[in-house]
Amino acid sequence: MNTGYSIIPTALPAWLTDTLFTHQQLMEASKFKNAGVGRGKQYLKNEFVRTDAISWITGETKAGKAWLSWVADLQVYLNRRLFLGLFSFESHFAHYSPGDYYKRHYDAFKGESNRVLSLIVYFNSNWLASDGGELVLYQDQYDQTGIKVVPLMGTIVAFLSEEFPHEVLAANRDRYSIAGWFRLNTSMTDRVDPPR
Ligand SMILES: O=C(O)CCC(=O)C(=O)O
Ligand SMILES: [Fe+2]
Repeated sequence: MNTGYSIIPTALPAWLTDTLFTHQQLMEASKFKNAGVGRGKQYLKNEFVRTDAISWITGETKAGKAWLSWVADLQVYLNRRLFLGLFSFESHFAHYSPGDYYKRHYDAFKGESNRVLSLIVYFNSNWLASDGGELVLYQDQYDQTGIKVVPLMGTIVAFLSEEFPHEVLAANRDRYSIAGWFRLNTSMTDRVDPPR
């Protein structure tokens, strides 16, 4: 990752991809049922910036545990190989309904947050170019072209949170993912976390 980012198709182990995908689908189905009307998910307040619905992963479920355990191994590996000093991790499932988006943003601002590395995985089969919904990763604040990432099942994207502005383009179909962030030790900074 000497470029500061990494995009790896079908990189998440298949069993873990299956476990997480199934879990997210069951969660969506049960929420839909319980909510009756509406999508019954946690909404983010700033609809101007993002419109997806999220659910934080706590590790209370089997799928959540499996994910956090895989991430913990990755964290050890990244710290050994890249000396990133990653200390903790937070993540959520995200569901972008057709038309949902997340406008261009940074996951962290220099000196204002302890989020260092963003990690995203996708759970969408047979994604077509016409489905839209790409992640666009920009090289820096001036880049207007970016690199488009198709949110295909098992693809992993990682990038330095303070370095790469990015956005999620609106899709024509449901788009499922997990987004997470490795953090530095909080005791090293008393800054307020970025808004969720
Ligand atoms: O789902 C994606 O491709 C990116 C999501 C994102 O940028 C975020 O949740 O901060
Ligand atoms: Fe982001």
